Amino acid sequence: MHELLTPREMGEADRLAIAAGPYDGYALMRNAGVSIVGALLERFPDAGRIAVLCGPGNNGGDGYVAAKLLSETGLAVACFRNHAPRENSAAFLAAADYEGPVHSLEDFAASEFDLIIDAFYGAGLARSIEGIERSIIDAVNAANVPVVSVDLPSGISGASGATLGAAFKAILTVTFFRKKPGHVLQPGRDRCGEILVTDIGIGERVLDAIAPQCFENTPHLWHQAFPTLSADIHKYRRGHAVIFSGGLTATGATRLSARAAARIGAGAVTVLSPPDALLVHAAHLTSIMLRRTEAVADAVNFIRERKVFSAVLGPGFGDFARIRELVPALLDKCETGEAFKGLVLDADALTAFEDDPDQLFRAAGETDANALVLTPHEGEFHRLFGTIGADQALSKLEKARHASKRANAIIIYKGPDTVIAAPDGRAAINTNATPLLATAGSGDVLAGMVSGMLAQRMPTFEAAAAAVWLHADAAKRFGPGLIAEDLPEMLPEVLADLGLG
Ligand SMILES: NC(=O)C1=CN([C@@H]2O[C@H](COP(=O)(O)OP(=O)(O)OC[C@H]3O[C@@H](n4cnc5c(N)ncnc54)[C@H](O)[C@@H]3O)[C@@H](O)[C@H]2O)[C@@H](O)CC1
Ligand SMILES: Nc1ncnc2c1ncn2[C@@H]1O[C@H](COP(=O)(O)OP(=O)(O)O)[C@@H](O)[C@H]1O
Ligand SMILES: [K+]
Repeated sequence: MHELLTPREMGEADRLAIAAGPYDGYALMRNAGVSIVGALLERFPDAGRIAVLCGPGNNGGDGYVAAKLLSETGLAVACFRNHAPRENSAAFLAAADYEGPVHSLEDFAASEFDLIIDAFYGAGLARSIEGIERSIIDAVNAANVPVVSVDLPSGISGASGATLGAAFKAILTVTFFRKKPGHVLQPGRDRCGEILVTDIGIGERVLDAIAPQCFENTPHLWHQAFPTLSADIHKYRRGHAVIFSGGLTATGATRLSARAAARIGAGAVTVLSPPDALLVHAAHLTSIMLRRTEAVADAVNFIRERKVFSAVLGPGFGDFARIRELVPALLDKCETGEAFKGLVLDADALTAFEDDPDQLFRAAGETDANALVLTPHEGEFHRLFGTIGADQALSKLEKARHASKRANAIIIYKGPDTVIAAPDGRAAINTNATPLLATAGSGDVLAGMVSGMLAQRMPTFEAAAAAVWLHADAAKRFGPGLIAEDLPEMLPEVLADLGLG
């Protein structure tokens, strides 16, 4: 159930299901109507007066089916519309079968109803909502009458989650077969309220032909790929990660990453520190090892000699010139058949390439696409991928995908709706985050978690997706008062509950 279907793919699912039988388009619509009414009666048993706002397409068709069923239960239902459905369409049949009152949109007043069913537009929304429909959406949102949206809150793009003109703020959204990206990307997600995915008779087998490439980030996506421990494992075979430290005044970020890498299961973690920061680290680190490194060659040699498999570079690092030297040297090691295979660049390691991102992309272009993970937040994304970031026509999902191809790297485009994208086209959208994560250092923890999983040989896309989900779960479990230090300490509980590690 974690596949996300674009509106185009959903249309394809619809066509394939109808071709396979036994349901035709109107039968699927009736099933959709039944699922809407079932959900609605369960949640709003006291709603006496219900308005159904019907658009011209099949979304409106679902609305007529729901109106018919509700009126059959004796409830006071009225449909409002300005455009009748196209003749001979499934929606046309649904409108004909509904025998209750149909009014013009001009006669609609939100205050006269206990509940509103929004069936203006769903997957077929193709342009900005204007005119009377827009005025109604604004008035309903202001009136605070509960809205149940059919498929998607009208005005939300199913492909991108963007608001086109105006969008309902629903209390419940009933969608069919699978969620769409618009249900999980912001602002769409906030507009949906509770999301109920219902079975309307479309068989799972249609997915074989559609082969969706975008997923909601749930443990199903990466559970199987999570590292397991054999009885005879030893710490270096389990996985050795290094975290590059910056100078004296910014060492905390390094330790947050290191602690997270260790807690997620790396067998050994070493902080590579410049001389001036050694004493500070030495005073704080216990199980995590510490190594003095000065020249780029020191780090590269250590990585080779001590069978290091992954590294985090960037948090609290500060020295941009050194980063620009280190990154090509480290990526080169990813390619030379040595153990090292995973470089995570965060924070300063992203900003260091702000003036010449192509320098990073050239180095990454020569390595395996699974060797590099970039973890930009909004600001860092714009610094590295200016043109892609500024393209208003692209959704966050598309931006992450373009960036991933551009950089030949796995991208974790962070935020409330973090998108993880791989150059092969796979993408995952995260939905379990909490605003509690907006606390200094939480990104450093995330970078450390990714490297800790890479150290254990977890495939890169799955490691990135798992880190994002587990990080958010840790934050939610801790709850209010969370600071970044708490995140690694919650991981044992998170892992144990999933049976991982
Ligand atoms: N795909 C499926 O498997 C199923 C889909 N169903 C319903 O069908 C819906 C999709 O139906 P449609 O493809 O007919 O799409 P919609 O009903 O969402 O809208 C299509 C119509 O709206 C017009 N339109 C789009 N944006 C507009 C705007 N901003 N202002 C004015 N007019 C606009 C289009 O020209 C078209 O006439 C889904 O959202 C769902 O509710 C259900 O009936 C069950 C099965
Ligand atoms: N409002 C929010 N809702 C959910 N997650 C958030 C929110 N704000 C930030 N986060 C998450 O918190 C982390 C912050 O990372 P980052 O901005 O790099 O912080 P820092 O540099 O302080 O470590 C990311 O994983 C991001 O997705
Ligand atoms: K709708």
